[in-house]
Amino acid sequence: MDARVKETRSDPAAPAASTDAAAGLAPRTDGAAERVTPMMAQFIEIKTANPGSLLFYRMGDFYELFFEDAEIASRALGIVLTKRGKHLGEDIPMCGVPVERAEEYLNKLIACGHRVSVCEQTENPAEAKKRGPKSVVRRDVVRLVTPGTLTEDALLDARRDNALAAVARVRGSEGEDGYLYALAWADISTGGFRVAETDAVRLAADLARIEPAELLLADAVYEEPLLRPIWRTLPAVTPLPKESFDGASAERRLAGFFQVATVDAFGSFTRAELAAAAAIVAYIERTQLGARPPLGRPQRESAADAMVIDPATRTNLEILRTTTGERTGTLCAAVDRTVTAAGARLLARRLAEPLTDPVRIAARLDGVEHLVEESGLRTGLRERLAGVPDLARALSRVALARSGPRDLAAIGRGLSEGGAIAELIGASPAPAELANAARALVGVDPALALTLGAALADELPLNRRDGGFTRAGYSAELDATRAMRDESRRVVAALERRYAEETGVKSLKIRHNAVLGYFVEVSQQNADKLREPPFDAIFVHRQTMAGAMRFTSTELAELEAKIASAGERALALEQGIFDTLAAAVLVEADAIRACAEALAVIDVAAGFARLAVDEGHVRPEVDGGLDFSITGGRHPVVEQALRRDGGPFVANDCELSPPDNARSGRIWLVTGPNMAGKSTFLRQNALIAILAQAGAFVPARAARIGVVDRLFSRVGAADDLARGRSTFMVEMVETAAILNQATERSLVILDEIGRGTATFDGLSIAWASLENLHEVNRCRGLFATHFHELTALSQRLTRLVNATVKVKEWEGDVIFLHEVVPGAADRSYGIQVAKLAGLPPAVVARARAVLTELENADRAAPTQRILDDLPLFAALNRAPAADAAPAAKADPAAQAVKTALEGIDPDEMTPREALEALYRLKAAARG
Ligand SMILES: Nc1ncnc2c1ncn2[C@@H]1O[C@H](COP(=O)(O)OP(=O)(O)OP(=O)(O)O)[C@@H](O)[C@H]1O
Repeated sequence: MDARVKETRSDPAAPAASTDAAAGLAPRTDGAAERVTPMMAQFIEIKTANPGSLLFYRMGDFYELFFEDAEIASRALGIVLTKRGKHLGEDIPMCGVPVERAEEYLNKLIACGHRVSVCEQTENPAEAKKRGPKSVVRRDVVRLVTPGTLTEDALLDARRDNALAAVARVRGSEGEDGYLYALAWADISTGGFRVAETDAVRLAADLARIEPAELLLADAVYEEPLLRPIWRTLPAVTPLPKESFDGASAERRLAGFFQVATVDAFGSFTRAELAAAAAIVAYIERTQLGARPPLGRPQRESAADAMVIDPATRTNLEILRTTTGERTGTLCAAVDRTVTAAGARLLARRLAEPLTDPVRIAARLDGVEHLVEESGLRTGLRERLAGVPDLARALSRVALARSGPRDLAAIGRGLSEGGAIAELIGASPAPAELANAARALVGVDPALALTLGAALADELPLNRRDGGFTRAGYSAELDATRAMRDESRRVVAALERRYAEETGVKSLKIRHNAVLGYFVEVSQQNADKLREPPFDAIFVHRQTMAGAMRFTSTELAELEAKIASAGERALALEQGIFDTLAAAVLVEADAIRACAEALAVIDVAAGFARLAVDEGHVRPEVDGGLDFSITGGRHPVVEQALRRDGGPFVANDCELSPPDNARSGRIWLVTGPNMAGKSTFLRQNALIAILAQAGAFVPARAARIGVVDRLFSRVGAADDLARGRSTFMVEMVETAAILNQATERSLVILDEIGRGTATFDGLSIAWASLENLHEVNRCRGLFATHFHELTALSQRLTRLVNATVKVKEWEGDVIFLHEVVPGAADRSYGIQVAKLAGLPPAVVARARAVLTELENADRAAPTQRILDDLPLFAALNRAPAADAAPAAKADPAAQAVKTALEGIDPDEMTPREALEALYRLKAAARG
């Protein structure tokens, strides 16, 4: 497979997985080939067939790595690099990891962005010997481990999804301009599989929402210069040859994977969506070597279903991760009261993609409200849920033949707990969200949980190969075989006693090791006795040790054979039992997955309810209007942090609803001193919108929100040196994105835009941006600034409202009240804050003197002049406002567009015709 992992985010010095380790190793056909040992020849053959990954080559109890793989792995894992033999006259570098600790090492390698081919012995040495004394044990790659295809708990974060995503791009058909894009993403550890259309503009936002552990794309898309900056933000990107995204075979591939005749039954997909989904299943087949995870059928998502939150906004609002990449201090951490890993994953997903449909939002809120009111039910559910294992991930391992007895037990326990939870919910009438979940919990054949409970012992080994996991009494045949094995062990003990008595050697012991099997051991002093008549007829000397001598006897050998065969037989019976149980689980795979999802839904609802009770959150009203009215809102993260420090959080109102007779919402211009709480206020309102649309209660006394379609949040930016942009450049790129994309339905939070450049440049940009938001975007917004000159704009912009954060001055110091009130701040109190921060007194005094001088040179004058002289925002001419200036008459292109528009009746068009008309209009506009 021509796949490369691009290590982009973590350590840039970390090597990409070895792509060419096999290059210099290809078996040579000249005389040198004879010098290659048979084992090395096998290694080279397997390595050549699996390029682009490190090869874990199984040798007994170790996975060995050779050549460049060994060098890469020893560096990444901090393990010793040694040598083993020679290849074409050169030492072969080698390092190894013990099999029982392989997961730990795999974890490290995957985290560094490597891929690993796991090559196992597929026969035992005895079988190999049968083929000839020099035969090498057969080996084969059984799995390709990549960041997006993990299933082991040790390799996964229990509380995060692990998505494998693919971006497909297809050329638009005739009449369509340019390319069409689609995304597909699946989590093979839980079975979720979704597809959605996207485009080059929203791709970054979609990927930021999905946060794929690994992204697949075609080589050509990978090389696309405009998109490359997006790939650089992802932990692992795997470019594939374009055939992997071949549209023609996509349907066939999907139908084959899901074992259906046609994919029509899954719903209608675009060509790009099919290509992306097919690339995912093809990659899963390649990496899992044919094993099939319990993937659900692809669910189509519409772009309009979720609030669009671009990557910068996500970072800025610290939804799932803080700006420094941690979980502590995020919105997610502050509102997470879930008690199961699957619940935590669903919570993160819901916060990452808040809904836009008021009906679906209300359904989630109904569930939370029910559990807020029914405290007994809430507590009961949470107690039960706490004991529920991770059903989805256990199921996935069973399907991939990677499971152990504990996975089967987890499924059994999860199902029976699920039944109990369904009963709790069903005891009283419940809203649809919970009632549906309860139904899914009882959708699995109850016999399965009973069988698993009856078959599996209480104490379970990790590995099925160890045996000993079957409960006594489950299989009569197994019980009989085990009894025989255990009886024989008692016979050994009896034989030891008898030999000791007969020989008179009291210290005689019967022991066991892997080389000799069972043997009689006596000290050197007693050894002669056993070598003389009559005992020499019974005991056969096998080994002389430092202080002891070892013997066998016919009787012991016979006993040993009996024990071994009973043991082997018991083990074989248990393997059969395991396979039968696993097969029974897989018959119910779809129902088990639905059950796992239902448990997560209940956990999230109960967690939100608990949060609402603990933190005093209220149910928000979410509808299709344009209101945004928060009474007594709080910042969920800052409030909790302040409480830990013993301080109260000051609640604040925010009213961005359209004023009387206006069709668009308001923008608040928030001024106030440094440290007063402007940023906190701005962010808390964005977070309240996210929580409300995710289906949670919100930290406020009351909240009414007309659904937000896009959320933008920007802070006067930080440097993005990795991408070679200055602070100011980042700020402007992000501001441009907002001004180009925000709609009436959007919520825009701008914090100190324009601070990254000279005062007047910054002020001018902030001024013009604010006018644009008000007149063109007409969105709801919060705009915090230290440019007090901007407050004058409220005289002209009817929906712009000045607000300020109150402070009190006391003996030259400033006291922060954190209260947001109508009006404008007159000063920034920057010097007082600097003093609080410990700037040397001389510097503070000098700053005061300079400030006085500056304030004497009046800065207000130019503002008034601009207001008086500058015509109201020029963009008005383009704005959809009722009083917009007529389009320039002389422009022939405009005329052509106008004519074309007149010929269009939107009510009569299909979406496809509308899109085509749009392209025609674009072409007409270009003249
Ligand atoms: N509503 C509030 N109630 C109590 N404390 C608050 C409140 N809002 C903010 N604070 C406290 O004030 C600190 C400063 O808040 P914030 O960063 O929002 O100020 P700011 O006005 O944006 O400052 P700057 O202009 O310097 O960026 C916060 O860390 C928090 O501890």
